Amino acid sequence: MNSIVIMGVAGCGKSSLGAALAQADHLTLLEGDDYHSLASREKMRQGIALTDADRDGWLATLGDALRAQPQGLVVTCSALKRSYRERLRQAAPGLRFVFLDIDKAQAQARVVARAPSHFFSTSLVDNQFATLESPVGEAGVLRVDALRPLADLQTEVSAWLHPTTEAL
Ligand SMILES: Nc1ncnc2c1ncn2[C@@H]1O[C@H](COP(=O)(O)OP(=O)(O)OP(=O)(O)O)[C@@H](O)[C@H]1O
Ligand SMILES: O=C(O)[C@H](O)[C@@H](O)[C@H](O)[C@H](O)CO
Repeated sequence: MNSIVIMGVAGCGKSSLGAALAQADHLTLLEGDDYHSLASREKMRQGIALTDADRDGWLATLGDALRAQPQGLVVTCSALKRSYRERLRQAAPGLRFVFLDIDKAQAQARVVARAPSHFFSTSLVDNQFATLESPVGEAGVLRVDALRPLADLQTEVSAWLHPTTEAL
């Protein structure tokens, strides 16, 4: 299969769905947050939003990882702007994206709830939504409702990735 990116704002559930999908479909998971520079992680910890320049090297690294694994990966990556997604598509033609769509209040609630154990500052949720350019309408994008139970989301995405003959 081609690689897939699980995308969306902080707290939408990228890590949770990425892990569930990788386990169910026996795929290798690449957790995008692990590839931010220390400086970028520190900025986010301090409530300073990342810029295009901050994300530049990060996207290059994720692109290299995609190129190195043509057999396919599950990547979690916010991929908030269309230009970021285009860079990843250049690295992996046919790349698909699952967009975990969530509203600001719900994302905020999730980020606040996990704040004690996570580097991401709760003050940055507004900026995530201000930065997000919806991928709906772009090729190879599945939008899902981030509020649905994780098991349902995994089933839906697995079915999208591996359509059965009957479903075609
Ligand atoms: N489908 C879901 N239903 C209910 N809660 C969920 C669901 N998916 C994730 N969560 C919870 O929401 C919080 C954020 O989830 P997760 O860390 O997977 O999001 P994320 O998009 O990877 O976040 P970030 O990129 O900001 O680290 C966690 O506490 C997680 O348990
Ligand atoms: O592009 C970005 O601003 C980042 O990737 C963020 O989205 C976070 O790293 C993530 O969601 C942390 O929780």
